[in-house]
Amino acid sequence: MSISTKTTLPIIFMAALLSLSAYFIQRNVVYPAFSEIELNYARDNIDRVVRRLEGELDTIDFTVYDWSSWDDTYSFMQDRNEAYIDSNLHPDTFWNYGIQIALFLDNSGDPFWAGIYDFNAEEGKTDLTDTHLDAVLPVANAFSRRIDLDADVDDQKAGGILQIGDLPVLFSMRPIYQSDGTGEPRGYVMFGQVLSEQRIETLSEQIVLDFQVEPVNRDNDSVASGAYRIEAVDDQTLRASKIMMIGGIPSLKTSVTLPRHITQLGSEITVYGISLFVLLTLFMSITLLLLFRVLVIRPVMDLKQDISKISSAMDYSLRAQIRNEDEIGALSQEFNSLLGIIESNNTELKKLTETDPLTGLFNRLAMDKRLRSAWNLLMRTGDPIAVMLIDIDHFKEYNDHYGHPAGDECLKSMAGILNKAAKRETDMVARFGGEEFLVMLPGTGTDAALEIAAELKEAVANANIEHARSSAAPHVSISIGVAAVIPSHHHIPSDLIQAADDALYQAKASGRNKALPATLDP
Ligand SMILES: Nc1nc2c(ncn2[C@@H]2O[C@H](COP(=O)(O)OP(=O)(O)OP(=O)(O)O)[C@@H](O)[C@H]2O)c(=O)[nH]1
Repeated sequence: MSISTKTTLPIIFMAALLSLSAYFIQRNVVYPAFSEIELNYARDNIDRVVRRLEGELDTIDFTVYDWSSWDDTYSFMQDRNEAYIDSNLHPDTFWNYGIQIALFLDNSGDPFWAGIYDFNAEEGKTDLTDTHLDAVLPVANAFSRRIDLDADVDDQKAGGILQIGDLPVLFSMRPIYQSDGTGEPRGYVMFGQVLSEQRIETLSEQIVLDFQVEPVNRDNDSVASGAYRIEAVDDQTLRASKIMMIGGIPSLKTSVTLPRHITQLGSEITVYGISLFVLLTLFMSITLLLLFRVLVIRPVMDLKQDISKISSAMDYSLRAQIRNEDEIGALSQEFNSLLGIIESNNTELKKLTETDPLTGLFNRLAMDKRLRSAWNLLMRTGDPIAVMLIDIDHFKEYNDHYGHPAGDECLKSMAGILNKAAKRETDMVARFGGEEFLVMLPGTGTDAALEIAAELKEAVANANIEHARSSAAPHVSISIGVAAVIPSHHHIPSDLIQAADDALYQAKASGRNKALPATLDP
């Protein structure tokens, strides 16, 4: 498996894992948090409704308290004086208070004075006392009996909801005392406010929240406490309701319909959040993969290509390109250093295989190679090539007389002299055998080669290396066989050497210390 695949798979796996985690976090943490906020929002709103109705009840109770502790009322409950009725118990008075039911009961719970009005009737203010009193009385009686007359005067009250037709009525009642709170109570005063549609609308406007009220249905409603009931109507709306408790009695069901914009927002945030996260993860994964490709894979492949080129060309003078200043650049540099070592080792090795260690001249192997390539080249140009085969005269005697190390020194001196004689760049001097040397002169014919041979002989003589055992000269001397030819398919390079060797043999045989040309058919 390639590095690319090995890294791509984990990155894709991690991206998928991250996306899944984001999905679960959004779904199980973020979205439920929005739902919780929505529930709190619903509870707060329904509480606002209940608080507003409680405030309304407090206002009614305050009015009741005012009237029940008024000395005139106290007197009225004894003498039923008309002046009180004329000046106070007028429909307009109750209209001003926003009260539709006013009921004065005597101590035994019988109606002493009653007024039930419909202020919104089409025909104007309508007195409904005769038709509705019977419906109100039992409730008023029942509540009056709940008032604890032994309690503190301020706490002697009852309140709740009664019904006229379909309409709930919010009411409060208190026993009637003298203004200083002394004396026996003289009956009860009860005021009630009909929670008509108009009234609910007004209250809704005040708290800027539409709400509805309905009597408590003891069969269907949870009436155990002021518990909230919140249910989703659909995706868009939520219905929250709560039973309003008055004096510990479940009295009125209040409800509001709310838009579900919080969970909608949560849902949108969840969708956007997940999408954004998935997109980001995708973008990050692709960026990582691209970066990895650009920073690692491609440079590695480029380096591999360089290495392949160098190894197939077997040219260790080539170098890998340094493309990056990073780890892969360092690796390329290390590889180049290795190539440098291989190259210098190769050069050394080549030198060793082509050089004679004693004289530093080319050896026979190198000479053969160069002679062949010069031969091939000159075959095309038609120029001649000459070789000189050189042998030191009586070298065995020299060795025997002066010793082997002196013989070595003599060979080195000879090599120096021959090197100087080979002036052209294409000339080549090689150690051909023990005390035999070969000089290759491309582009040189027999005459010129013989001139060079004569110069060589003279240079050796001028070196004047003593050789007491030589019969050819008092100093070290050389014999030379010279052969030259224009390379063609009629000969091979070894023919030329053989001809020079024959000429050398002739030189030796005819007294040594001379250069003789060979005869070689063109
Ligand atoms: N010191 C030394 N002597 C060498 C070396 N290589 C060959 N020789 C000697 O060169 C001598 C060659 O002797 P011969 O082949 O008989 O030739 P020669 O004595 O020169 O006689 P002619 O060639 O007939 O004049 C031998 O004694 C070899 O031992 C070398 O590397 N160093």
